[in-house]
Amino acid sequence: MTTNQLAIGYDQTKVVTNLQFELLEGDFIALVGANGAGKSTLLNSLIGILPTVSGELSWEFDPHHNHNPMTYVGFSPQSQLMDWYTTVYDNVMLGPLLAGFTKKTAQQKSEEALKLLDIYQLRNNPVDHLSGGQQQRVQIAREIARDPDIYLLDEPTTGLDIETAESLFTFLNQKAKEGRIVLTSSHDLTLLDKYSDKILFIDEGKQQFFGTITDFIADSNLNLREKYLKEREVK
Ligand SMILES: Nc1ncnc2c1ncn2[C@@H]1O[C@H](COP(=O)(O)OP(=O)(O)OP(=O)(O)O)[C@@H](O)[C@H]1O
Repeated sequence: MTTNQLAIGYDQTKVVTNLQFELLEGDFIALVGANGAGKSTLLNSLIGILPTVSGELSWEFDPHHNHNPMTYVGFSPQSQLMDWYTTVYDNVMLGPLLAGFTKKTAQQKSEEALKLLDIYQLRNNPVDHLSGGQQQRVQIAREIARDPDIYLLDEPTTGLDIETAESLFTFLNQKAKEGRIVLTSSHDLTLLDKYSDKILFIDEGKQQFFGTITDFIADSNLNLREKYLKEREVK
């Protein structure tokens, strides 16, 4: 996926301009910015929920890839989108079933995802009886069970305990190493610093940086958190 002078927002109100970045196989990109910077707006625009305002956004898929297009992208928005009248297990199964996997494969992928997010023991519970953090896990598990090529995750670690957040990011890091693409927003810079390799930093209505985390912090000895705070002060 590439963007060229992309601007995103609502109707004609631009929230972020100057977006110039790409998503390549193997990328694990941290989407970073303060509250209200436009991270959710960007993810919603990339997936097509929101129309873009101006500039270019283009996706390129391997034409020889014979997957159902539903498998390409696993998207977990910030607010929970789920089938409220069924169980944890049925919600997670929806991901791989809609992606076109057979029932047997879908069951296997769902069980793996339920275990990764540590909610296997809750599989028979109705989702509307769960806490917000548990619902967040169900939603991420559903997208992981879909086995997508691209993971677009909006604040996936909100509501997760540190152990589950570490397991999730270790898993995503491994997927990126296998050639998948991960773009995730989070306010947990320590976790992003540890697992992601590129940063897309948006602030003050603009893309401020896109590149490797190593390059981002190169001109100082500051860690990602310090460097991010320093950049914000300068603006
Ligand atoms: N539906 C909407 N209509 C108009 N403006 C909106 C809408 N949703 C969000 N905004 C505005 O767009 C801007 C970016 O919001 P967005 O939710 O993308 O930020 P964010 O970086 O994801 O923030 P956070 O870290 O708090 O989740 C904010 O100024 C917000 O008020």
